[in-house]
Amino acid sequence: MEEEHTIVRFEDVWYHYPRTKAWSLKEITLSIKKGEFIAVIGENGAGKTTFCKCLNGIIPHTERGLLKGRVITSGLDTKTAYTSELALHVGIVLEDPDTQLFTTTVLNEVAFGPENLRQDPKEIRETARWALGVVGLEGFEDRPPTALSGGQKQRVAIASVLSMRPEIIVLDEPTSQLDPLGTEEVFEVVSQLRSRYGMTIIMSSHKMEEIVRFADRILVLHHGEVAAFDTPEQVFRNEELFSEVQVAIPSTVELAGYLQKRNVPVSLFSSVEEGESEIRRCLRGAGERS
Ligand SMILES: Nc1ncnc2c1ncn2[C@@H]1O[C@H](COP(=O)(O)OP(=O)(O)OP(=O)(O)O)[C@@H](O)[C@H]1O
Repeated sequence: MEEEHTIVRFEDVWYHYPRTKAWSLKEITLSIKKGEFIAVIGENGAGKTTFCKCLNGIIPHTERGLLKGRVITSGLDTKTAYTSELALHVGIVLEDPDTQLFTTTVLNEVAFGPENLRQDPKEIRETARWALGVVGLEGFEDRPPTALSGGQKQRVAIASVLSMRPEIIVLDEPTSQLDPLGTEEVFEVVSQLRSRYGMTIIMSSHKMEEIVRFADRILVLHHGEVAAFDTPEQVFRNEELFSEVQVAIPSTVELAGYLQKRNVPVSLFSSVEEGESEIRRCLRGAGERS
């Protein structure tokens, strides 16, 4: 049954880049279910980008190091499938939107992928407009991508990937160059792809406050190995893990943990608003008991 819903499977995956001997990924075995929002976290050099590159075949087809084990995405073995075939199932959005945008208008940008697949022009335009609508950029069709804000550019990059209608979207630190508003825009859009369109999202990020709000499960990488792979509640409960992997715990989560230790029956809250209503609920409970 579990097998039926699995969309990504790593089977004892090890990888090292060419001309190095150190493994950047070690012993990775895990499954991701269709429709999950997975956040990938870890300190600098933990292996997040390398993990992302394994999902659409950049590793081993473009980065030709040594890949041991198997990565299966949408039923395709990334070692044997063509990258063009993988691109139909897995779309990837990178850290810097400027490296991904290269045409003169937003519409051309989003239509570029399907045009390369030689789809019917009318269908391409419809899909491109749909994708722009999904990321909240209808009306931006004729604008040059260079004139957009960082958050808007990253949404165009997401729409370009969406226009290929993939089942899995991989985002490698897509908000690291964005201000808080741009970060919020990207997380909101990505979260809707999951909730409204059932897409599987795999996103590496250092933005803990957002991750804890949006992710279903968090994959913690440490020196290329899986240090934890669980719900935010379980992962952030493990203080020992966080002192080892040197990743900051969001302040809202820290506060929830602090209250829990003092026997205040709050559940993990991931935003200030959630925290406020949790604390109000506890205060009401305490009032009713006294
Ligand atoms: N092209 C490369 N050639 C050789 N080694 C590499 C290459 N790219 C990454 N590495 C090494 O692989 C390991 C994992 O790097 P990776 O970029 O996947 O980490 P990361 O978690 O994404 O880090 P960051 O948060 O800094 O982006 C690091 O030790 C890094 O030095």
